[in-house]
Amino acid sequence: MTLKLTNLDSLAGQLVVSAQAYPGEPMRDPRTTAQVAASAVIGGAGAIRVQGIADIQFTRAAVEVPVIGLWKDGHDGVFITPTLRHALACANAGAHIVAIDGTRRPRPDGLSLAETIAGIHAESNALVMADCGSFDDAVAAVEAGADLIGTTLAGYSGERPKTEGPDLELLAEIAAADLGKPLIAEGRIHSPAQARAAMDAGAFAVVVGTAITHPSTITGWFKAALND
Ligand SMILES: CC(=O)N[C@H](C=O)[C@@H](O)[C@H](O)[C@H](O)COP(=O)(O)O
Repeated sequence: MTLKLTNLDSLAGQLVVSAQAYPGEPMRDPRTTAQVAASAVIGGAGAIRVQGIADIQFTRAAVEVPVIGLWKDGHDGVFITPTLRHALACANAGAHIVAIDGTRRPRPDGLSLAETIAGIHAESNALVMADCGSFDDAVAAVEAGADLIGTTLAGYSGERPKTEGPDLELLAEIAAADLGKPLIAEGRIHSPAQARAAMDAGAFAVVVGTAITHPSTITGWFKAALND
């Protein structure tokens, strides 16, 4: 069993890099994910976030920093590590932290968020990051026992508008409420300035995915600028 990550303080102020390729994409290969993750660590990433059981296993073998693991099943509704079964599979694959859907929506296995988190804590050493979509989600997730709160689903769960960059307003609102758990800024952080702004809004750490690890999207940004 993976050793428990006992001190989250080491993540304070860190850049977490999310390395994910989507179904059918050329980089959808756990070896590639692990190589991208190791490259991000060389650049200073303090933790890595990856999707899929094999990606978690390969990445754990490739980096020394904490690994946040998730399992996406589907692409709408509750799809980020939707059930306790998915979460325990991520933990068993070696994730130090398991990221799960942390919204107040019904879960496919009928368990509550609190029951899901309790099950992960009881049956693994993993900590739980609740991927939230709103302030009310964040409050409920802390009450349900989450170890970390992420703004991952802001703009994707129907409760918040999909802001152009990070949802700084939501971040500031959650930070001001001082819920007692580390607040992770995640979602649409596309530049170093936006990462800084997320920290300044009160985040404990910042996750950047697409802007560092998704070349086809980044290429599209440059291409669009040339075509404007
Ligand atoms: C909503 C959803 O499915 N988010 C996923 C969660 O793991 C990933 O697709 C994102 O890439 C990740 O959250 C990082 O965000 P961004 O790529 O915007 O930096």
